[in-house]
Amino acid sequence: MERIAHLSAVFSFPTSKHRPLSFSPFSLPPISYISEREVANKKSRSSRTDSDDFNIATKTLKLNPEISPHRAVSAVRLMRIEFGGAFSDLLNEQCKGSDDNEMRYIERTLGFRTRDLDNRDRRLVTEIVGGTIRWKRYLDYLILSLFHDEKIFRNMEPLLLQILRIGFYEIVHLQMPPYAVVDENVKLANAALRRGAGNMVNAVLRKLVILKKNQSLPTPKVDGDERQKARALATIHSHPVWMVRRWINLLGVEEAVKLMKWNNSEPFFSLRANTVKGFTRADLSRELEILKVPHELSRNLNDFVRIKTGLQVVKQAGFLEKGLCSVQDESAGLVVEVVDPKPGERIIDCCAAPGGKTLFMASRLKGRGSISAIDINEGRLRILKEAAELHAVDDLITTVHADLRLLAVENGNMMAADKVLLDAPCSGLGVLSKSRFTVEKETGRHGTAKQLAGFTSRFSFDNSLVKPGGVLIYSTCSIDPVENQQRIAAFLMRHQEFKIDPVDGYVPSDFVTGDGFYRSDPIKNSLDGGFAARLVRL
Ligand SMILES: C[S@@+](CC[C@H](N)C(=O)[O-])C[C@H]1O[C@@H](n2cnc3c(N)ncnc32)[C@H](O)[C@@H]1O
Repeated sequence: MERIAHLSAVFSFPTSKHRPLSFSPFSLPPISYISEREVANKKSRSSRTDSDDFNIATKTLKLNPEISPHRAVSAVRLMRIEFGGAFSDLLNEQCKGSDDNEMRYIERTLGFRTRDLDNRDRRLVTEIVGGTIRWKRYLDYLILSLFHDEKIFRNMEPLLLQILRIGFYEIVHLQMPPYAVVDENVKLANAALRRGAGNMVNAVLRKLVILKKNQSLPTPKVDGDERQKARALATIHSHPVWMVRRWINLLGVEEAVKLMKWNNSEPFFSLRANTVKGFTRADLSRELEILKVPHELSRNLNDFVRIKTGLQVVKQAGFLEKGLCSVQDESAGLVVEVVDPKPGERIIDCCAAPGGKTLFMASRLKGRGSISAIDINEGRLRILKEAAELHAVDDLITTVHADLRLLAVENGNMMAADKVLLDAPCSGLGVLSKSRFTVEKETGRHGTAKQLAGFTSRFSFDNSLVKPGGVLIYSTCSIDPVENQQRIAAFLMRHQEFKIDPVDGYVPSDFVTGDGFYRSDPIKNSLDGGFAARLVRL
């Protein structure tokens, strides 16, 4: 701890009035100090238009060949995710690592251009952005412990903080040569911010390297009352405190820790072969062998294979682009098994976009039947429509841009369906190994639970969407009973015209709960968490 105290003295920055004239690595500039270049940029920006910005970005910004492009892209992308609400998975999917728009945004933010990303860079961006989001709470704890003064940490410029998080993540979690990591992040801070920022990054990261080498990284002690213990575990395993407390209550400490470890592990991905295009799982497996992507056949679903690494290789080989397969977790595939679509059936998919389950259900209709894919989000619905064309199932799917709650209440012109899938928007507590940052705040989760309550009750008010004898399937990608079993219980209390149809026989017995629901458990089944109930209308 002595070393840390020493650093805290180093990082108690003088005000700009007392700013030293020259900086050594241990005499650092004030964090709020803005370079002349930035001041000039700010002034001229006030009278510039977007298209001016575009021209400046594309024409006048200089190439900086010394900066590693994957770090530059990762830093700005992390900043966008944290402050702009962009989704890391969507950025990866849609921008394939960096499309023109994103690159322009990155260049404008940094004030220079980097060389183009190659495949290795793209893989590194995915790894660094995903890992930094996953480990953010723990990384911030480490950074803060080196600063000591919380105010400096809290007031740090967003880009500087992302550069530090990246450096900390690379040093603590990736097996990369530490001093190369330090140098690269220093260069980035110098170029994107100012020399003093690079000095600070240099000093902090070097300190971290020494602590790591001496195996003396600070770790919070798990002791005190329940709340304090939960706080410590939340930091060590980098999860929100409210979530840790909830899981300890639900599962006990041991299982809660296992769950957090699962969430922090490199996620598995599953691919579903699109048999509609005559591309079978055997074809997919053969192609993966040629590409040298290690994989295994799913034990739970006929069309699925699992891969741990090599998703980028699969993307580059064009299989996704050609609609020959799609990325879909088995836990989502199993929900479709619970729906059990049959040729000729009419299905309503209530919260359909971006359409993973819609496409799989359509493939099961064998060219006969129909699916109305409803979603409130027009952009996501457009993605669904394009994917349906790509997968050659567009003739079976009609997209409906609507708020389900209103549509259900005013359901005048929709025919009652054989099956209705309500894949409700939820906290996503089952899929944290893949998308952590959506649930950082407890308020978001409570909001969701509340929304769900309204959602299912309003929906069920006009139950004519489900024809008598038809089936309503309620599903979530959450493992929280509040969003699952409790919703079903509340629904059945109000709607005695529905009864539970146990999912035995639809999914392997491993996934069937005592109440007859489908539940996938990240620890037990090594899949994303998920839930589904089959409710038959009498
Ligand atoms: C869990 S996601 C659905 C995932 C989708 N079923 C799949 O498998 O790809 C929930 C969806 O519900 C949609 N949604 C949220 N509120 C809605 C509403 N009031 N009416 C219709 N759709 C809604 C969201 O836009 C989101 O696309």
